[in-house]
Amino acid sequence: MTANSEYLNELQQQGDFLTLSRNNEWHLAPSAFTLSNGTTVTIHDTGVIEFQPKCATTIDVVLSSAIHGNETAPIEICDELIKRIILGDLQLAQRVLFIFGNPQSINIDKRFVEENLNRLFNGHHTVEGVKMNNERTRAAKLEQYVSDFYQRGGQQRERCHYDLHTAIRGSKNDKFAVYPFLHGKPWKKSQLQFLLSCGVNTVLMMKSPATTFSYYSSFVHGADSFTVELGQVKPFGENDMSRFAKTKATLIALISQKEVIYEEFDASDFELFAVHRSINRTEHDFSFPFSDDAENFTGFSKGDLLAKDGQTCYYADVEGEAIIFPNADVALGQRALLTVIPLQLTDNII
Ligand SMILES: O=C(O)CCC(=O)N[C@@H](CCC(=O)O)C(=O)O
Ligand SMILES: [Zn+2]
Repeated sequence: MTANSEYLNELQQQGDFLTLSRNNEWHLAPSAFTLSNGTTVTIHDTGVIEFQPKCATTIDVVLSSAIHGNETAPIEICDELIKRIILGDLQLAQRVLFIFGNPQSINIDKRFVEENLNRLFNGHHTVEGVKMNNERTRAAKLEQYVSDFYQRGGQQRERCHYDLHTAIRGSKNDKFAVYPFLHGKPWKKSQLQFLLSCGVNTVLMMKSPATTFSYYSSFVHGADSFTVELGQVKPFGENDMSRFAKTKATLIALISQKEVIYEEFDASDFELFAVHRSINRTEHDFSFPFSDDAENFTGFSKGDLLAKDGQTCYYADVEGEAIIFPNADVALGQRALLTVIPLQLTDNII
C-alpha cells in the first residue's frame, strides 16, 4: 500500500486534513479522490487541499489560515468546513483551495518557526544571498499552488482570497480587514458587503505594496483579497466559536451557493481607515510608551510619543492617529507598528 493510499483512506473516513497536515509539517505526497457527490478532492501538499465540484462554477475561492500557527480560531473554522465537505455534509458550488499555511508553527503554538511567513510573499521568499529556510520554501510553494489554482480556473472568472488571521492584541474593533494596496484600482462595495456579512465593518486601506499573502493574490492574480482579523489570538479550545458564527455562515454561503445576495452598500455601516504610516524596528532598543494591553485602534493626540527606535522618536502627527499591530519583538527591519487615520469614502469605489 503506498503512503498516499494509507493517508487517503483515513482522510476519506474522517475528513481530518488538519491533523494529517500537522503530522506532516513541511511535506505531504500529492493525492486525489472523488466524493460521492462528484466533487474532486486534490491534496497538493501538506496543508493544501483543493475542491472542484462537478457543477459549473463562477468563483475561484482561496481560504487560508495558519499563516501564523498560533492564530487558532480561523484554523478551527477551516478545519470544520473541510471536514463537512469531505464527509458530504456540505455540497460546494464553487472551486475552493484551503491552505493551512504553517503546520509546524501550529504544532509549536507560535506565530512562526524561523521567519514570519507573512513577510515572505510576492517573491520575498527568494532573495539573492539570503539562505533559504522552511518558511521561505513554503512561501514559494504556496504562491505556486495559488497561481496554479487560479490558472486552472481560467481567466475572466471571479477570484477571491481571504487570508484569515487573529490579532495578538485586543482591538477596539473586534474584527477588521486589511485591503491591500490596489495601485489605483477602485475598491469594491461588493467586497465590503461580504466583509460586513462576516461581521467585519472595519477596513484598513493600505497605500503601499506589501509582502503579505493577501497582497500577493491581489497584486499578482487580481484576486479580491484581504487579510481578515477575526478576533484575538487564543490557544486551541479557548476560542468562543460563537463569535465567529457570522463569518462561518458567510464563508459557507460563498462556497456552497451559485450566488450570494448581500445587503445594499451603505457607507455609514463601515469604519474605514487609511494607513497613515508603517514604522519599522531598525534597532534592538525599540519600545512603545503604551502598555502591552493597549488595544488596536487606540487613538493618540497630535504630538504624543508613539514609538522609540534607538534614538529615533516617532510622534503622532495627526490628531487621533491610531495604532494597529504594535509589536516591539519583530525582527530588525520588519514592521513594528501601523498607524491609521479615519478615511471618508469619496470616489474610487465601485
Ligand atoms: O496582531 C498583530 O500584531 C499581527 C496580526 C497579524 O498577523 N496580522 C497580519 C496583517 C497582514 C497585513 O498587513 O495584511 C500580519 O501581521 O501578517
Ligand atoms: Zn496573523
